[in-house]
Amino acid sequence: MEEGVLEEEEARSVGVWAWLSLSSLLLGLLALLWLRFHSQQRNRQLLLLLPPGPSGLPWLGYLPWIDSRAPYETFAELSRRYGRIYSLKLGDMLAVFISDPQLVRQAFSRPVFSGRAPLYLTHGIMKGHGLICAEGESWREHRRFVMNVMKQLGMAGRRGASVMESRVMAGVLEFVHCQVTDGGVGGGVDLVPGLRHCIGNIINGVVFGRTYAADDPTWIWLQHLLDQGVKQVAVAGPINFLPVLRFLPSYRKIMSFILDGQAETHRHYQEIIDQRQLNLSANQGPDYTSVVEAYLLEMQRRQSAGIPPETFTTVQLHHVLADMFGAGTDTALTTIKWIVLYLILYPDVQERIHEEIERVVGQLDQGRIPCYATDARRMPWTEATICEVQRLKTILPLGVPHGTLQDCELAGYRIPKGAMVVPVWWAMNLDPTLWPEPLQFRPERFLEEEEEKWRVEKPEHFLPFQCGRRMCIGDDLGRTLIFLFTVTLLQHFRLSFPPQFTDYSATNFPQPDYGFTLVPHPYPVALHPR
Ligand code: HEM
Repeated sequence: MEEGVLEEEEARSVGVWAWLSLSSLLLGLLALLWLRFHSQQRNRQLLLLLPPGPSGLPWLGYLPWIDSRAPYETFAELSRRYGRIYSLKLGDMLAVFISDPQLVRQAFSRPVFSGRAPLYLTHGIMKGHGLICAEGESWREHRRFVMNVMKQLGMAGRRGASVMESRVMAGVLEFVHCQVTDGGVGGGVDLVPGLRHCIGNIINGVVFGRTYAADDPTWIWLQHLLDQGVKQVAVAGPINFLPVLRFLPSYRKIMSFILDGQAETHRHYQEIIDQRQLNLSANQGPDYTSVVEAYLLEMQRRQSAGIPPETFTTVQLHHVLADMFGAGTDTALTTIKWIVLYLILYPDVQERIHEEIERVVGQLDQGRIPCYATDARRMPWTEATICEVQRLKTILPLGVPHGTLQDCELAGYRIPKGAMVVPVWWAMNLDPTLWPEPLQFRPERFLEEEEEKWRVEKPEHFLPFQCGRRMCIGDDLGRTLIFLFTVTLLQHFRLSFPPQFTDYSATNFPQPDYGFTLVPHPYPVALHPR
C-alpha cells in the first residue's frame, strides 16, 4: 500500500518536472524567437534609407530656403517634387513631411508617432508640460482626463441643452447683439474684436468657469497676449531649430515677451484657481462646470486615495488651462474670419445658407435660436460651406507636427527617434487627385444628392482636426461654435464689403498672415439687417 503511494508520488513529481522543463524550453524558445525577430527588425530598420529630400547646409539644414512668410508653400512645393514622404534637416533636427492622408492616418495611429518634436519652444520653454507639448504617461493621463471632462460638459443636462452648448449660444448672442447696438449696420465694421471677446469668453467659461466684461483690463491684456503671442511664436520659429539664436538681441526681446507673458498668465490663473477652490469647498459637491473645477476635484480625489501627485500638479494645471484657452480660441476665431470672408465673396452661397436658415430655424422675428445638435444635419449647405472653407483655407497648413518616440519604419523608410513629423495639409487639401479643381470654392463637393435632398458627405481625407492618437480634443466644441456663429450671424444680417472696399475679390487675395495659424488679411464688413 505504502509502496503504491510512493510510486504514485514519484510518478507525479516526474510529471511535474517534465512539465516544468517542457514549459521552460518553450518559453526559452519563444524568448529566442522574440529576440531574433526584434534584432531582425532593428537590423532591417538600420538598413533602410531615410525618406528622400533636398540637402541643406551644415548646421542650418534647409532653413535658408524656406519662405519665411509662407513656409507651407515651400513644403507643399517640395511635396510635389519628392512625393508623398520626404525628409530634410532643419538645423540639427530631421523633419519628415507627409502629403498623403492615408499615410498620415497610418503614422498618427501608431504609438511611436504620438510624441511631439523636440522644438525649443515646446521642450525648452514649455518643458513638455500641459497637453499639447506633453508626451508619455503624463500626456496619456491628462488627455484621457480632459476628454472625459469635455464629454461630461457636452452632454445634455436635465434642462435640455448641455452646459457647453448653452455657453456657446450665450457668447454668440452677445456677439450679434453687440453688432446691432454698436451701430455697425450698413457701414463697415471690424468684426474681429467682438468675435475675439465672445469666442474667448466661451472658452473661458468652459475652461475657467468664468467670463470677463469686454472692458476688463485683465481680459484686454490676456487677449493682447494671445494675439501677439501667436505672432511672436511664429517670428521666433528659427529658435526651435537653432536655440542659440535666443542670445541675439532681436530674439532676446521676443523670448522675454513670451516668458514674462507666461509667468504673468500663470499668476492670474492661480487667482482663478484659488477662487474656484473656495467655491468648491463651499458647495461640497462632486459636480463641476469647468475644466479647472474638474481638475481640482481630481487632485483632491487622488490625495484622499493616497495616489502620489506625480502628474496632477498645480504646474500641470496652469499649462493645461493655457493650452485649452490658446488652442480653442485662436483656431475657432481664425476659422470664422475665413468663413465670413467667403460668404461675402460668394453671395450666392450666402443666400443658399439663408434659405436653409429660414426653412429650418426660421426668421428672426419667429424668435428661435439655432441648435447644433438638432439643426446641423438638416442644413447641409451650411455644413458643406464650413467644410469647404476649412479645406481651401486650411488654418493649420502644416498641421500640428508630431515627433517619433523610437526609431521606426514608415512607407519603407527609416524614421529615427526624435524626428519631427509634419502633415502637409496645404498640399493634401489642394491636391487635384483628391479634390478636382482644388482652387475653386465649391461647397457642393461635400454634398451628395439623394431623393432630391442634399446630404453632407465628408471624404476620409478631410481631416481639419487631424487624426489618430493626438487628434484635437475640442473638435465637438469647435464645430458647435463655428456652426452657431455662422448661422446666427446670417440669421440677423446679410453680409457684404462696404462699397469703397476693393482689396478682395474672388480671384484676387492679399497674402494671408501666417503665425501659428493662417489668418486672412483684415477686412471690414457691412452688416445689413435681415
Ligand atoms: C476650428 C477649431 C479647431 C481646429 C481646426 C483644431 C485643430 C487641431 C489640430 C489639427 C490639432 C493637432 C492634433 C494632433 O496633434 O494630431 C489640435 C489639437 C488640440 N486641440 Fe484643437 N482645434 C480646434 C478647436 C479646439 C478647441 C475648441 C479646443 C479646446 C477648447 C481644442 C483643444 C486642443 C488640444 C488640447 C489639442 C492637443 C491634443 C493633444 O496634443 O493630445 N481645439 N487641434
